[in-house]
Amino acid sequence: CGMVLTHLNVHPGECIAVKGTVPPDAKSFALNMGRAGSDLALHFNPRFESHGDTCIIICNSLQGGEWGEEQREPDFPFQLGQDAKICISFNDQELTVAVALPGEQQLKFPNRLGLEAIEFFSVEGDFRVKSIKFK
Ligand SMILES: CCCO[C@@H]1O[C@H](CO)[C@@H](O[C@@H]2O[C@H](CO)[C@H](O)[C@H](OCc3cn(Cc4cccc(C#CCN)c4)nn3)[C@H]2O)[C@H](O)[C@H]1NC(C)=O
Repeated sequence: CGMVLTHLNVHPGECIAVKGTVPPDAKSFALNMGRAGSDLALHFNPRFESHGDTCIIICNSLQGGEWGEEQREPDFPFQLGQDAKICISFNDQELTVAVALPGEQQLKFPNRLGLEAIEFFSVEGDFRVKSIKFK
């Protein structure tokens, strides 16, 4: 039900810079990127309190509607009620998510799909997007 961007044609070396705010009562949000909604190279899902998880980032891929193996990252830079700045880039090996606010953290996830361009980008759940820049 959140924002969906398509036909983006983002290539390796470029980045998607998302700025926004985490509501004070946030439970979970997700940034999804790949070829389409059912073909995601990365589902980046910070969980404040959701699915029995507390303050952990879940990363996964979705291929033909099937989830891959989760990568669970306990280093959790997000804070309720705070702004966040997230830059996503990728190459043939991996996707990189750099969280520049709050704190500084980089998270890598394997490019399981062999994605050559990010066409699809969506934001779901408890994250209020203020700006998206393509650099
Ligand atoms: C222990 C045995 C069982 O293991 C569990 O099995 C579950 C089902 O597979 C996994 O959970 C799935 O995990 C997948 C990643 O892998 C996905 O996140 C998927 O969600 C897709 C999805 C996306 N959206 C939209 C959206 C997104 C974010 C915010 C909101 C909101 C809001 C207003 N507060 C809405 N809705 N559903 C989730 O359901 C658990 O992690 C996993 N847990 C462990 C420990 O392993």
